[in-house]
Amino acid sequence: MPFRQGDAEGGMSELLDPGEMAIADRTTIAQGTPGITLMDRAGAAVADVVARRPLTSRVLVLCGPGNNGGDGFVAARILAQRGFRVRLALLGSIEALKGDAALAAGRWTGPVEDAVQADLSQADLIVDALFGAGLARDLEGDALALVERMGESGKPVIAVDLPSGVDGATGAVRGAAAPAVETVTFFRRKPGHLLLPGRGLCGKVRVADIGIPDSVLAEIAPRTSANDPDLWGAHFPVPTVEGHKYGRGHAVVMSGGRWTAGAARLAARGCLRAGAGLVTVACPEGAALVHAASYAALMVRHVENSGDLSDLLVDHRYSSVVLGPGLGVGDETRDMVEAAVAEHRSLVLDADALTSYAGAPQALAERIAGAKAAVITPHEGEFARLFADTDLIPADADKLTRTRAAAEALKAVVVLKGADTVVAAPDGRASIAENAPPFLATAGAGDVLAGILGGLLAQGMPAFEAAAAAVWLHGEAARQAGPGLIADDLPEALPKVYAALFEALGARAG
Ligand SMILES: NC(=O)C1=CN([C@@H]2O[C@H](COP(=O)(O)OP(=O)(O)OC[C@H]3O[C@@H](n4cnc5c(N)ncnc54)[C@H](OP(=O)(O)O)[C@@H]3O)[C@@H](O)[C@H]2O)[C@@H](O)CC1
Ligand SMILES: [K+]
Repeated sequence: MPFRQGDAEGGMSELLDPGEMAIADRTTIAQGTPGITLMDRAGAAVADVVARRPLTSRVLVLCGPGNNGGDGFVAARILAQRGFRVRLALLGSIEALKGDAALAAGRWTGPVEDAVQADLSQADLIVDALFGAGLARDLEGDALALVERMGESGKPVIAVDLPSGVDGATGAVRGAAAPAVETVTFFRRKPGHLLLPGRGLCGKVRVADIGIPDSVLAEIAPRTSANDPDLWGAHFPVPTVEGHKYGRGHAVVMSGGRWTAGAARLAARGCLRAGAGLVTVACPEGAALVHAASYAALMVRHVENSGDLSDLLVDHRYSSVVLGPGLGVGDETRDMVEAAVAEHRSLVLDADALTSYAGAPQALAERIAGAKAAVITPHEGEFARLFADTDLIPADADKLTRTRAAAEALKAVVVLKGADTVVAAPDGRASIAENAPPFLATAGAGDVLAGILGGLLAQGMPAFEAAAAAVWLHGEAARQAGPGLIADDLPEALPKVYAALFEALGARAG
């Protein structure tokens, strides 16, 4: 069975939630491929992964009551045919199985143990085929106890589609889930493979081709993608020989005073390295020397307050403005947001610019409505403050849903940061990042991200694509810099990331 690595090859970045996957399934069946054929291929893909594991001869397959369990029956049959010592245990009764799962069970000739009683210790490996896309509620009772026992068994687990208990749409753990060493999923990955905590439980995710044609995507029109260059590469402002620095935009980064100027320095450096043609730091007099002495490539302008900022921004060549890092919370910052809005200019609002609108997202939405584009980049704390005491974000919703709701409410692109940063656009498109290393969570990293984004927007990249690209570049720069990184290292790591990206984009275009 051929495998395609979801995050490595072109055209594979779409993510399908269980409802969309059901359409893929139905469409394929309607076009003439029987469901049992899909199940046979799914089970065969699982068997292939198990067969490649070292030191495995005794395999215990735990099957659930639906089609995920059906995949388990197929895998068990194939592994037994290949000479593995296979035991199969079912949660529920064999008589209750329906459809393709019942067909697959009918072809399994070995004994069927009761999963509730099954001894998990007598196995080298466990195949988790309990629940997949059909997980409909939190696990409880026997199902919960079994999944907990599997997690405590210490055995390597291969998960079918998803670790049982992980919600494919949200990555939430519904009751419990056992960590897998590998997860075999079908056709496309699901959001739950990328969103936390699900991602941390999947191990290596393999995407098996089970014969669902890519053409089914036309009907599904997926709106969620993994964040990789496939998503935004076509819009990336790769410099051209004919290019001119004015063609690459002019970004403004607004700085706080001398005691908080570091945040704007980091943003400005990110902005320069991201390729903005020109970068101006606008700062109060007290911070002027800090900025003038920091990077020779920067321009520094004196801006003491929102009135000065308005005066500066009369010049239409300023194509993006980064507001927030180190600015302080309050009226003056809110007025600066107003001063920055213009229909030819894109805004990046971060940190204090967002907290200045705590509990007042509607006021923020009204204020930024006149901008060419606006991107907000909150972390979870800033997000919670911004939407506090409003009912715009569904309570207890997952990260994908919350980010989409925020983008819709603000009519702006929202970057909700974290190890699984989600970027959402008001039209419903969303991306989930998976390349941020743990050591990226460091002081000032967010300021650099805001700057990179300002740099891409200055060059005219559309807001959703620019936001996704900035998040990806930020993660890659962190990987390039390696453990021990400080935020200052991130802009300096960008040239190598760009070199590889431009080569890949060039190769793709060619
Ligand atoms: N789509 C495709 O292209 C292909 C899909 N394939 C495979 O099918 C899988 C999806 O199958 P599926 O839809 O039958 O759902 P599945 O995950 O087996 O669970 C449903 C069962 O679990 C039960 N149940 C649910 N929650 C529960 C809970 N908390 N606690 C206890 N019980 C709970 C639920 O019972 P009910 O809610 O009706 O009470 C029902 O009996 C998919 O992940 C993939 O592996 C492949 O064969 C190849 C092609
Ligand atoms: K499973």
